[in-house]
Amino acid sequence: MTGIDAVAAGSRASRERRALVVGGGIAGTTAALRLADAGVATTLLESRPRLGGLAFSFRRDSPAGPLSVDNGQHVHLRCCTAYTWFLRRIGGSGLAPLQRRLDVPVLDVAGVRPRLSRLRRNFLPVPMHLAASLANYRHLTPAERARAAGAALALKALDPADPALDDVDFATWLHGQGQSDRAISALWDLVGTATLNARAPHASLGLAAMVFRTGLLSAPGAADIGVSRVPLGHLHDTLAREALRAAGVHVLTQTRVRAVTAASGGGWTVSAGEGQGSAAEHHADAVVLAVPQREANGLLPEGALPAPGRLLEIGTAPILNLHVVYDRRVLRRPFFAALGSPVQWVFDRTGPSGLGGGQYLAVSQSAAHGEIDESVAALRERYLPELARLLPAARTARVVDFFVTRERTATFDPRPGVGRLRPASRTAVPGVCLAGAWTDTGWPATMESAVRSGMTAAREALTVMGRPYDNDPVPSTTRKGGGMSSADTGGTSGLRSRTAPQNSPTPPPRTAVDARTAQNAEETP
Ligand SMILES: Cc1cc2nc3c(=O)[nH]c(=O)nc-3n(C[C@H](O)[C@H](O)[C@H](O)COP(=O)(O)OP(=O)(O)OC[C@H]3O[C@@H](n4cnc5c(N)ncnc54)[C@H](O)[C@@H]3O)c2cc1C
Repeated sequence: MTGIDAVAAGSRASRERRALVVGGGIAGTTAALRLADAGVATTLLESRPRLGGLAFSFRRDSPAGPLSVDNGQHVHLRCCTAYTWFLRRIGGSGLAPLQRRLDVPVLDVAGVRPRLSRLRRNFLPVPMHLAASLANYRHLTPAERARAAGAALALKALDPADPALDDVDFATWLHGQGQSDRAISALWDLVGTATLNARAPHASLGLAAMVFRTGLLSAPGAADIGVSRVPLGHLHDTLAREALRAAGVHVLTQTRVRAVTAASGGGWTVSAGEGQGSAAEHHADAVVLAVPQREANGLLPEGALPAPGRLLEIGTAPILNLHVVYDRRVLRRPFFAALGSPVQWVFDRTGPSGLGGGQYLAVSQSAAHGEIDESVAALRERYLPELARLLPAARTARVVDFFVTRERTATFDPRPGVGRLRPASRTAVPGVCLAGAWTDTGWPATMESAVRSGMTAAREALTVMGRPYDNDPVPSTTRKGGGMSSADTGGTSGLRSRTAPQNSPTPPPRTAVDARTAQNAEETP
């Protein structure tokens, strides 16, 4: 055989390898891109008419005019190296820029007068990058600030992959480190609830350690916030589709997969849609199931997991978003977090939504178990006065539109013990792999976790198919059978909220005098 023949035979062999990816969220899109990039003929099957899964947009005919609405505010951090790779791979990196440096205004309205403080980093090495900010963080007493610094150092010493940490809740550990209830709510929960989608008493210490170590303590810039300037759907559907098409992936939307069975001649048969005929059947050497855990449980072939049904023990947690369009500008900053109010995080959505005039804010409420099923009227009655309390300019502004988006199963529930339930990508049946933010990536349920899971699943599928595999663009953090390296990650998930367009850094710090003279002498974002 000549060299040319060998190359031709090799490429024939690669064309003969076929993979099916079920689920067109970020995990499935990643897996499909990686498989196609490795020369495998890949088909992606998605039940909905669009790609993007839990991170999507829709159009709303608002009284304020047509709006592009994200189902929930999504941000990523500089340390989300896999999601950054994903953005680059789909041609969207310039569309979701990062802050020049972490800067989060935190407004406390519990007292007589509102108090604004900032969580921001400087350019010093870890942990000094946050020391000055913590020292000036007025929402804690000086003693609480000193104890918070001690707890941060203790957290840095933890190994998030240690299974023992998964049995402990974050609040118990924080109390053990001398943290007051006030410190937990004004500091640890401020970040933790948004990233984990659970408050400290309900969050696994292992996941919390992952978030804080990698996001805040791995590198000075790790927690710099990145946000899309365009609707999520433009990234995760439009651009993702273009990238998949260019890579040669065959994308079938509105195609619900019903069953995965072993094919008689080897490989796997995936039955999709309502039909029983051949049109609804697809054959492949490997299948990546990149669907939520409940669907995966229903689709996995028998014997795939040692304890069938265990996936159903992985709970889910809701996120609620309240969308308010005002007839004028009421918030000067791209975003802020609130204390002493039911409001958690508020984001300026005006730019990405395409709103013509006025200002569009999204109030992002994580771990919203108590409110997720409340009526729009009840939520409106509670939150509009709260926004007016937080933002003086909102008191005289007219509300042009108010609506709510509810994601009841936004993330997996990060409660203690969840680490044991999250499965590895590789199953006991060769050729069927799992992906999804809920699989054992070591990360909370985030876009970063989704991308990492997709990369891992593609690698497993390629290994089964005997295909060479390029190094992952980012090192794996899979714990089961892999050993998580915290060094590589640099990162936690995004806050599950959105910052405003970030092509420019957040506004320069205002002086105390600025703050006091602004807007009726109240401290306001
Ligand atoms: C409101 C909200 C806010 C969030 N905020 C953030 C944030 O700020 N930062 C962050 O990093 N993350 C955030 N997240 C989490 C992030 O969106 C998810 O972790 C991530 O998108 C999950 O991607 P995935 O591909 O693993 O799963 P999914 O997005 O659930 O994708 C699974 C796909 O499988 C499809 N599917 C299911 N069953 C079948 C079937 N039988 N056949 C074919 N297809 C099927 C589904 O339609 C879906 O498209 C947020 C999530 C929500 C809901």
